[in-house]
Amino acid sequence: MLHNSEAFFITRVRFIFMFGINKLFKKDNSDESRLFTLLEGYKSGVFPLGIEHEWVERYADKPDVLDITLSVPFAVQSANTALATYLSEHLDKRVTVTINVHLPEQFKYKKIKHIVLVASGKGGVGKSTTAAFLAQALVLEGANVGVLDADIYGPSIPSIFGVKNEKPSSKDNKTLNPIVKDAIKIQSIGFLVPAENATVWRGPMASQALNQLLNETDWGNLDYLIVDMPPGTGDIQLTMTQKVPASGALIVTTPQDLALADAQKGIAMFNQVNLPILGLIENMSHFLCTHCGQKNHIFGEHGGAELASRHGVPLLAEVPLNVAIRETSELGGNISTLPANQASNYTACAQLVSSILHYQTQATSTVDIVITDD
Ligand SMILES: Nc1ncnc2c1ncn2[C@@H]1O[C@H](COP(=O)(O)OP(=O)(O)OP(=O)(O)O)[C@@H](O)[C@H]1O
Repeated sequence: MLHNSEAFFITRVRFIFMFGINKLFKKDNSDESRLFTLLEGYKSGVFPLGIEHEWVERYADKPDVLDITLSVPFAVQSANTALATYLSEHLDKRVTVTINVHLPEQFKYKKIKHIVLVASGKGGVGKSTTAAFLAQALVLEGANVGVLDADIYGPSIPSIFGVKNEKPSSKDNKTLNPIVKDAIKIQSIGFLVPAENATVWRGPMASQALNQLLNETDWGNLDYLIVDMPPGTGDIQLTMTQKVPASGALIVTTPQDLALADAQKGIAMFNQVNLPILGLIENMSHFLCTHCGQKNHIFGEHGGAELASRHGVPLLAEVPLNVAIRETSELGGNISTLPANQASNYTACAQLVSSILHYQTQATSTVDIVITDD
């Protein structure tokens, strides 16, 4: 039997519980669920499925600003600004977004999470420049990156990074320390063998050299290892592709018919060995007139887009023919010094490659549950 005062207390607690606490949390809950709904609804090329709940590391809803910190499993650090603007417009409040990048601890090879081959059917289309700038963009997007220059016909990575006079050292006479520039670990056939020796190599020698460089370099932990492949689609490239546990390949082409025809052979080569093609990059796509700003399609128009759609691969970027790109690549510079409208091509490409690899890995690591009769 309860005393009046006890009964009153319980009723009061019940009342507070039913109305008070609910009311207390109602605003927070609805604010939180609105925020999560907005995040989930934020779709873009790099976030095809929106921002997942588990990526939200923390958020603080202060009177004047909403601060959100995300932990995203692919390299998209600079996607924060666009996301903050979107949220701010929908919530009618100032929003800041910080994106931390943490790829899952799934390794494709030793402590390397993804190996990406950069290939071209034809020589001189800007494959090495694209590989180097993509690596730099991935670093700026929050990833740990290495570059392996396997282009035996013209190892230009040391020169593009401005480290061509460096020689890799070894601490134990078994492994080589990569050269580090702009936080990128670099290894090149050009550091070790004079160019005139390497170009006469045949298939097995070339692929063995690639294997050795891959195996015997102390890469440490890497999110992405970008491999600059020799141009072409012959036996050498095929053997190399088969020897490397790559996650996918990128094909660089110019819009010229000849380059496109060779790029098509590259697509066929990777299809033959079942290596996913992450996308096509059309380099020297057009020239923007510095006087009138008009786009001139010097090498032809729509070639990359048509090739991509014919083979069902994404066209990741249309990089213009540009003096700053040439100078940066020839003088050993970094894309952070490029004009913003040029650097953005590589940023977009890096984000897309990283996102595609994430969703590709998720799709392939899904376990199929098969229900059988027995
Ligand atoms: N978008 C661009 N705009 C201007 N110049 C470029 C562009 N891309 C590459 N280049 C220049 O084109 C030349 C060839 O580039 P790169 O060495 O990257 O080509 P490649 O395809 O790797 O050549 P190779 O077949 O010899 O390996 C370099 O001088 C480079 O600076």
